[in-house]
Amino acid sequence: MGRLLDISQRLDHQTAGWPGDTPFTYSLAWTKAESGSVNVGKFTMSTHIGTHIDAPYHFDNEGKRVIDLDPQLYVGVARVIHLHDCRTIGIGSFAGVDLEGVTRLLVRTGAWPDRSAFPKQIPPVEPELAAYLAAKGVRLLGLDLPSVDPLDSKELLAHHALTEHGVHILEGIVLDHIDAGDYELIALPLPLTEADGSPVRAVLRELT
Ligand SMILES: Nc1ccccc1C(=O)C[C@H](N)C(=O)O
Ligand SMILES: [Zn+2]
Ligand SMILES: [Zn+2]
Repeated sequence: MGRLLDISQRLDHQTAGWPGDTPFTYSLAWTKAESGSVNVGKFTMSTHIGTHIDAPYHFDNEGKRVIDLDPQLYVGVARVIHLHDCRTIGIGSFAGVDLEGVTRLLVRTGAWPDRSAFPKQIPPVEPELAAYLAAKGVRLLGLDLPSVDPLDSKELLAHHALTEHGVHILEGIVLDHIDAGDYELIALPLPLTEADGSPVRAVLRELT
């Protein structure tokens, strides 16, 4: 068994969330002194902070909730590729990149270098990429960015296009320390019945 490499953001009060959205907070609902036996915590957070998956319900009232998503999508062989200095993530970005047989594609852009602050700008996914990836067999796209669309987008064209083509979305992974290549990805959502998204603990296992 290969080593496990953590590609998750830590969740604490410093985690940079979407401006205006619910930040991550953790506190004790009961201290050990109060309960006489145990510390019992509670946390509040947006479903879209840190390393997380989007369910289609996030941007489509009729869309699937987290519980409806196939766990198999989030466990299995994934290919990490590096795109440097990209303005957008489009079909052209993958010229010369072999995506044949790739089900899970993780893209390292390096475009969110200071994760203690929410980025001002990110390279968005071009909606046309969705059909291209789907034709290659890609079913999960993961990015080291907080969104697949421009940060000020209201239409969320890339979210919709990816979903229409059966490509699921993993956001906010950390790939700074990950070489290009194939790994086993494990990034399971929580069994949230109603939710529009879920935090995940995303790890890569080295394939030996
Ligand atoms: N939390 C938000 C608050 C306002 C507007 C958008 C968001 C998002 O979460 C969008 C992003 N594409 C996301 O899926 O994480
Ligand atoms: Zn999200
Ligand atoms: Zn999203």
